[in-house]
Amino acid sequence: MAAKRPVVIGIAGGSCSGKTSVTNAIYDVFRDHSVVVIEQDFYYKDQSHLTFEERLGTNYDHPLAFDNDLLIEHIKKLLLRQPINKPVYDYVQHTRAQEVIHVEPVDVIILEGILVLEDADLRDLMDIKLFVDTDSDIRIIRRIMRDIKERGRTTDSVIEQYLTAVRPMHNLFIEPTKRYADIIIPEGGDNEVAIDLMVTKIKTILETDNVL
Ligand SMILES: Nc1ncnc2c1ncn2[C@@H]1O[C@H](COP(=O)(O)OP(=O)(O)O)[C@@H](O)[C@H]1O
Ligand SMILES: O=c1ccn([C@@H]2O[C@H](COP(=O)(O)O)[C@@H](O)[C@H]2O)c(=O)[nH]1
Repeated sequence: MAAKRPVVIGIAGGSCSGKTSVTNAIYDVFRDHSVVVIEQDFYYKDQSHLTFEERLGTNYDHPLAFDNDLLIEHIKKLLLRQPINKPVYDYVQHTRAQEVIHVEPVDVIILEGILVLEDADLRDLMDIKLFVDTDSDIRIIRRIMRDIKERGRTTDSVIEQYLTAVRPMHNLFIEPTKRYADIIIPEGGDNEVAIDLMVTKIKTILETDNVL
C-alpha cells in the first residue's frame, strides 16, 4: 500500500501570542498517533562563530535571522517520510546547541514560529495555516515574565529588545502574514472551539487517500 502524505499545520503569530499553547493542545490530541512539533526558533542561524556580545546585536525578529533553507529541506524530508536531525536552539547563549533531536517520519507535522507564514516556499508546504492573534499589551507582559524566568533576561533588556526589534518587526513582517492564514485564533490555547475545529480538520485530512 502506498504511504500517506503527512499533514503539515503552520502556526504563526507574534511573540508570546500563544503559539506554543495552541501547538501543545493539538499535539496532545494526536500524541498517540504520530506527531512532531518543528519549532522555527530551533532553525535560527548558527551563531557559534560570533562572540556573545555580537550575538546580542542580532535582530531575532527579522526573517533573515532564520535558516529557512534547512527548515524547508527538513519539512520536505518529513513529507517524503524520511527522518531528520532537528537542531536545538539555546536562547540563553543565542545560538544552536550542540545536540540534535532525531525525528522519525510522522503523520502530523506542526510547524510553529513567529514567521512561518512569511516564506512563500514554506507556506506552500502547509495544509492548514493558523495565525494566533493576541493583543500586543498582553504579549509584552507575558514576554517580560517568560524571558526573565526562562531565557535569562532582565526587565530592561526585554523592554529594550521589544522597542528596538520585536515591536517594529512584528508590525513589518509578522502581522501582515495574517492574510495568509486559513484561521485566525484569538485567545490562543484557551480557544477550545478553534482547537476542536482544527483537530476535526486534521482528522479529516488524515482519513482521505492523500498518498505520496
Ligand atoms: N491564555 C494564557 N493566559 C496566561 N498566560 C499565557 C496564556 N497563553 C500563554 N501564556 C503564557 O505566555 C507565555 C508565552 O506563551 P506561548 O504559548 O509559549 O507563546 P508563543 O509560543 O507564541 O511565544 C508563556 O509563559 C505562557 O505560559
Ligand atoms: O536568541 C534569541 C532567539 C530568539 N529570541 C526571541 O524569541 C522570539 C520568538 O520566540 P517566541 O517563543 O515566539 O516568543 C522572537 O521574538 C525573538 O526576539 C531572542 O530574544 N533571542
